[in-house]
Amino acid sequence: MPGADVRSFSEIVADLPDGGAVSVPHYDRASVRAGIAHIGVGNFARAHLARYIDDYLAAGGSPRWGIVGIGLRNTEAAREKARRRADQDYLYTLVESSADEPRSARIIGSIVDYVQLGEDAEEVLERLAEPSIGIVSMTITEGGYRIAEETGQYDLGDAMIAKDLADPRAPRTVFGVLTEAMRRRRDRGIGGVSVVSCDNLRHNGETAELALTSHAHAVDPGLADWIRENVSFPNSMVDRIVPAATPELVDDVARTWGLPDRLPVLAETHLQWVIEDRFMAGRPELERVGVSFRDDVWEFEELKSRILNASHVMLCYPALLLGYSLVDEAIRDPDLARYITTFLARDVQPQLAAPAGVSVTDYADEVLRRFRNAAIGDQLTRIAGDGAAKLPTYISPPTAALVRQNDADTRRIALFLASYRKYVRQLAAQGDETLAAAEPNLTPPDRRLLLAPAPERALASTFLAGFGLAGHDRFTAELRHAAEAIETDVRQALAEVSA
Ligand SMILES: NC(=O)c1ccc[n+]([C@@H]2O[C@H](COP(=O)([O-])OP(=O)(O)OC[C@H]3O[C@@H](n4cnc5c(N)ncnc54)[C@H](O)[C@@H]3O)[C@@H](O)[C@H]2O)c1
Ligand SMILES: O=P(O)(O)OC[C@@H](O)[C@@H](O)[C@H](O)[C@H](O)CO
Repeated sequence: MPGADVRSFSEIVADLPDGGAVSVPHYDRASVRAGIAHIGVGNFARAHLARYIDDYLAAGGSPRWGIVGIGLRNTEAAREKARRRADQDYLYTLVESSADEPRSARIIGSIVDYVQLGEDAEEVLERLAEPSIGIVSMTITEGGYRIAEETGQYDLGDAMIAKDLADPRAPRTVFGVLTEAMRRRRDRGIGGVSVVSCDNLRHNGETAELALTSHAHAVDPGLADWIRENVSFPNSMVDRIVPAATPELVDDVARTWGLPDRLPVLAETHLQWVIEDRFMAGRPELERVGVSFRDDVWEFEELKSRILNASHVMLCYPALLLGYSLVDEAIRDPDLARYITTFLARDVQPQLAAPAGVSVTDYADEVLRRFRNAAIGDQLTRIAGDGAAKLPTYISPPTAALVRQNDADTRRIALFLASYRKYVRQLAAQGDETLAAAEPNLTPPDRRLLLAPAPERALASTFLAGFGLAGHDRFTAELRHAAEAIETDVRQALAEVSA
């Protein structure tokens, strides 16, 4: 096409004017070296960790704390994404949008390299074993930790893990790869790292530690001991709503800012990271850019998980059944809004102790205001996906606490479970591939229980073990009633439990 821009993305970024509509990295990117290896460079990591490090570098922070991305998914889509990242010299546009301010665009430069698992894991393993790597962070989703809900233990019987254990020098799974990387570090006298989980798990650091030391112990008990002594696992609470990036965002960034970015990402303006200060091999001084280093991370995790994530999950299934596709549209629906505010007021807030200086009510109001942010178009299917992995984290604790009180009102939990079950049944009706893509961690036995005609069979699913509801007579009756009610009229069913 005559006049088409033949410059590379990084050349286009380099030509952007200082003080223009798009802000660009204000640091010498060529001098930045990777000190952080991040496994699972999805939308969230690109809008959260990479944004903080970009701010840190711009604030004059040490160039030794750049990021190398690590991709362990060996699919054609992942390899294509890796090629695009390299084509753009790992730069991309982050668009930040709130409900009431003009949106802004900035180029993030803190990711300086990317290594993708290929035929073997050698390049990834050598990268993780480099002495310059002091932090291995990860966003690998809740299911990536492979903790079995019934036992609370790392699932050594999982087929992929068993394969890694049979050939530990050629691993493919997260904790198999980390085990072999730590073996190389130990054997070469390099020293440990800090493993920083940025996933929405309770005690995410401890969970990562359980997974890694269990895997390592199965390979070599001495290595597990070395990891306990040389690797730290700070717990952290991370918060920023980051929708799945869409082709429309690519068009929008091209149209609005003239940037031919094939990998932009969109996020709300809210940004938070609270983390324990337990780092084994140094850390960037992220307090300079707003990260809180505290000992009471657990209370922040509880607050966020029980209010934000639990409301998200409680909302998404009935909202999808009502035909909504976006969170902001769903939360503006008066019937859904009443059901969520009733859930928060009756089922969550009475059981929740807030961190010092935080009001639970104000926090909940703020979360619902964030849900109403139409500028980010957050997808209900994003929230709904992989329910079998996230229900245990988000809904088990409030449910178990309610069940412990004999006279507690569990009708909203029953409606929620009935909605989740119906959603899974609808996906199953669309075919195995659709269900497997949406529910990658739903095992065949649990799937059979969810698809069984009697709704209460679902309560025997392994991933609902923490609910403590199997064989609970009153809840069984409530679940049967809710399952029938949503077949007739979802709105009426919502009204019944929100009165
Ligand atoms: N998106 C958000 O709003 C948000 C906010 C806070 C925390 N988080 C956390 O971040 C996680 C990822 O969210 P996202 O929005 O980036 O999703 P995403 O789908 O954009 O990215 C997920 C990344 O994890 C990788 N991954 C998934 N399972 C893996 C596995 N088993 N082994 C190795 N890599 C694996 C994928 O390849 C991908 O790079 C969430 O599950 C959550 O725990 C997300
Ligand atoms: O990321 P998930 O899939 O665990 O949960 C879905 C959302 O609740 C979550 O991504 C929130 O948007 C996020 O936790 C906000 O910080």
